[in-house]
Amino acid sequence: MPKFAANLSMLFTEVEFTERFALARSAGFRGVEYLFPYPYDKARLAGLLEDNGLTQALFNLPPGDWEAGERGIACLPDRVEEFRAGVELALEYAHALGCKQLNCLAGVRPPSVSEEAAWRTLETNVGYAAEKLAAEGITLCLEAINSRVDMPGFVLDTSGKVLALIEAIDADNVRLQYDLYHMQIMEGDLIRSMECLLPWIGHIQFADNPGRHEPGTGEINFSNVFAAIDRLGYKGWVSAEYRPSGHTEASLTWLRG
Ligand SMILES: O=C(O)[C@@H](O)C(=O)CO
Ligand SMILES: [Mg+2]
Repeated sequence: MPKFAANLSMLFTEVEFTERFALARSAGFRGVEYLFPYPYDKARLAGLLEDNGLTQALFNLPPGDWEAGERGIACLPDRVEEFRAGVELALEYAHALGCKQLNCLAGVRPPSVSEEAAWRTLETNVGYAAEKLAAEGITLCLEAINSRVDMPGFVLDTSGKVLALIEAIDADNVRLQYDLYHMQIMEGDLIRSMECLLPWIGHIQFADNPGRHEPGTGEINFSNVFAAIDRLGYKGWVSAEYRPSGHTEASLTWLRG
């Protein structure tokens, strides 16, 4: 059975954020992740992890103005200073939470920025962040997010693009965040692609497709996918990042089975 984590930005939203940690633990999770810790006090979050015997599996670098629709700033040439300040802030939280992996959202390229300029900026920013994180023993994940349904224009929308970036950066602590939901939409052939990509995968997330709900609501055969993850010898976190179709507790049959 893979090492499952709960994404608290999507699961247990029936209760207020700080109450979700205890529910995740009671449901059987040993790890949690969520989009951003920044609105909360570091010590409070660390206390919630400790009180509930949970590991912080991952969180994202600051994404720019999320509410306004920004989905990362790493590819934006006029936001490099803000990106660097975000790396510092994320590291402060990572220390406090004992978190060993951070995800860098590449962002959506505005029409005013050329593909080449966006890519160059992404390379510079990811290289910078990788070096800062390496000094602290932290891995930098790069998630490939589908640009067809959820994030049109997202710069890193295929595993191939993430791999090209990893190759260009050439640092041991940069890894692919393989989200089965996004990869099913963009590429399919999930088990075989995980087999090929395994050496570069640092973190896995999942939801069924279409709908981004729990396993069993769509087209992905999760029994086979989870068995393959075990068979491949992947030892990292596998995080439930889906919107429950009903109550969260009722959506967890995949965890019990
Ligand atoms: O897949 C996703 O949407 C997330 O992993 C994320 O971090 C950005 O929304
Ligand atoms: Mg994801």
